[in-house]
Amino acid sequence: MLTEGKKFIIPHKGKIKKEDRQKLKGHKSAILWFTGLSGSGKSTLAHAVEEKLFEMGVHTYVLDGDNVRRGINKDLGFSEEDRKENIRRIGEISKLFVDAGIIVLSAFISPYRRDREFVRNLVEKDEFIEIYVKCPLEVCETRDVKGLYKKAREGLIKNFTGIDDPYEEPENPEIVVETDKEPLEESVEKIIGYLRKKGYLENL
Ligand SMILES: Nc1ncnc2c1ncn2[C@@H]1O[C@H](COP(=O)(O)OS(=O)(=O)O)[C@@H](OP(=O)(O)O)[C@H]1O
Ligand SMILES: Nc1ncnc2c1ncn2[C@@H]1O[C@H](COP(=O)(O)OP(=O)(O)O)[C@@H](O)[C@H]1O
Repeated sequence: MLTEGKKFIIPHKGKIKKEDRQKLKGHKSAILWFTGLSGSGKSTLAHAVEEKLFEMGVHTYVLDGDNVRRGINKDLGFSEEDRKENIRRIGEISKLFVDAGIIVLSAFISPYRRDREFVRNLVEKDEFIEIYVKCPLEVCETRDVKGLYKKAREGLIKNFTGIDDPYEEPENPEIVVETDKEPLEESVEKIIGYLRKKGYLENL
């Protein structure tokens, strides 16, 4: 059995540690976890923050539906179980990025609180920064970037988050951005400001 084999997996302790990689890069590594409804602005914001960090010399990577759901998670759909497995795998991948010394920006609806908490608990306390990309359903639906809300309303897509599937709002996110109220640049500055204030970028 696959699980039985686990007891014979003995990790090799390499000499180079996460802290060494962070020192080489001149900044800490962490997960910036963007959660929110479809169309709330997760991808737009994650890429805008990445651009800003990149200009500052920070080593970054964006994980989102485009590079995860078409690849490693292409076997998963949108049932509660599949979403849980989607987030679990993304959490584990994000953790590897942190170990590599990178600031990883993970942008997924991640509608269930317990799945987000699972990822939070995979890494050290200050390595998980939850960013609630807050935007009313009506606004997301009006934006309808991919035309999926229309399809969901017509019943062509089932279990669509916000329509006939739940979204559990974060209770204590580190950062909240309100994309229907503030311009993109303001949300970007809020996130960069948080990273500066908390010392993630102190050696740059
Ligand atoms: N049923 C259903 N519910 C929600 N979203 C759906 C669904 N079917 C397809 N899509 C498209 O898939 C994107 C969400 O994928 P995620 O991996 O972020 O979802 S989850 O975290 O596992 O809930 C989401 O992309 P974003 O708009 O970027 O959020 C949608 O375009
Ligand atoms: N302040 C803002 N922040 C982010 N996106 C915004 C903002 N205002 C308007 N938008 C628009 O909202 C849409 C969000 O789409 P997207 O980033 O794909 O959302 P998500 O990844 O959450 O599905 C984009 O068309 C973007 O231009």
